[in-house]
Amino acid sequence: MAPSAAPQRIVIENAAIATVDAQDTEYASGHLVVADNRIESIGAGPAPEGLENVVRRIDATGHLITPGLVNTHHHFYQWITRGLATDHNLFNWLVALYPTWARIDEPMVRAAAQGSLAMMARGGVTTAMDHHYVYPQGSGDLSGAIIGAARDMGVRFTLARGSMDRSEKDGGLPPDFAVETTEGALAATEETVKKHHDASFDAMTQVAVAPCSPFSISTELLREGAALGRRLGVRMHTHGSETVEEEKFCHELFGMGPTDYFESTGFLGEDVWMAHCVHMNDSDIAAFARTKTGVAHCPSSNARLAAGIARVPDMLAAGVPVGLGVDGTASNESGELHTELRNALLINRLGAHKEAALNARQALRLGTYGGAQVLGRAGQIGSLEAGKLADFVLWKIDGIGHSSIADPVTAIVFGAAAPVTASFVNGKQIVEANRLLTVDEEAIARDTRAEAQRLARIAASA
Ligand SMILES: Nc1nc2[nH]c(O)nc2c(=O)[nH]1
Repeated sequence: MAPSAAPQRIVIENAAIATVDAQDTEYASGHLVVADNRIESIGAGPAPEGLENVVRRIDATGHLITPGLVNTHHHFYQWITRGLATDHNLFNWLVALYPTWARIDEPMVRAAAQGSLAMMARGGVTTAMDHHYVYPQGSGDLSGAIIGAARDMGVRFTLARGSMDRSEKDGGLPPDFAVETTEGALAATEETVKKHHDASFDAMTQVAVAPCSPFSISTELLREGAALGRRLGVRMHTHGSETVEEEKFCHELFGMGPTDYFESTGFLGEDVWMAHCVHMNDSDIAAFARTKTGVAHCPSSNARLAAGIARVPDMLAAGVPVGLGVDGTASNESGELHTELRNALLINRLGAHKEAALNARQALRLGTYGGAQVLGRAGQIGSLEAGKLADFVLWKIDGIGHSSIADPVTAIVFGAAAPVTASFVNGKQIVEANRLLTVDEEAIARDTRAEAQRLARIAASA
């Protein structure tokens, strides 16, 4: 949306503000002025006087304004297979669920995308991503359904067009009927980028090239995927170094660990971000720092699947860009990102750095600016600065859950999940009092339940 000749302004005043800019500038009581889809001004005290075309004024007393949360790893389709294989590690969990996932179709994927997006958006996510890697033959336009769901909800979105081509017959983990051919996956990925990727400053939809994981893709798909992403000028994404089993798999098949394997195929770089990165030694972290490869840290999923604790403090110290991920909701049933700020902080304190691992402001940065960095959008979103896109959240901090905590950032990170009074994406409000304004939440709840039941029936009779 190009700024119009006479911009329409929204003026918000009397809020605590955490900008998450490079200096971590905060205001105890400040203003935010939105002009069309951009932040026009932000600062201490009331908004400048004499502003024209003010269409709305918000008194944000009792609120903290932060940048909108940015989710960097998810698998939306898993919304309709939550609560299954609850006591499994990654490989056993995947083997248990692949046969069901291989039966998804377009209506199921649309409903699951709506459920996943709704759960995140009502909790302050303004930019979402979906790593979708299961494309059963004849299942319809799954990418189109996912992108349509994000567009309808009004959330900024990256589709990571995933793929799998290494099945059991080639030494991989997925069953033979769950994968695509290498050529088919590459062609479909290119088509999706050409059809849907928007490279503009205020893009609402972007597409990344995203082969799934070392044990579900061929070396050719990884190498050609990296080449395709660079030829098309889009980002690349995959899973890496998630578990000890994956590490063993890579050593046995490729004679090296996951990070060296990814580097040997061209799948490290400032245009790549990788989910999990739990089992990284010093040299792996140095390789990520040298190449500026990003990390999607998924603390709840890593705990749910007993994968381990990623070395986030070491990554940050080395200069690795790190964002947060919900991960698919078959391995993180809550489906929320705002609670991942707290979980990232707490889980990392169980790691080697203990109480010095992460503080509240670092956790907020992971969920905002860090996420924008790994999605390649730090110039446009992730911090509240004049000229950036108007993606932000008003967290209510004067209620029972937070009012007795003096510091607003501590309140929303250490405290209970804070209520979202309002959430704006691209200058448009999409959430009011924790309710989505753009879609019917009850209809989504009904549809996702019906599609989960339909999938379970189909899988049981297969
Ligand atoms: N946490 C997850 N890890 C994965 N690896 C892989 O190949 N698929 C998955 C997944 O769905 N979740």
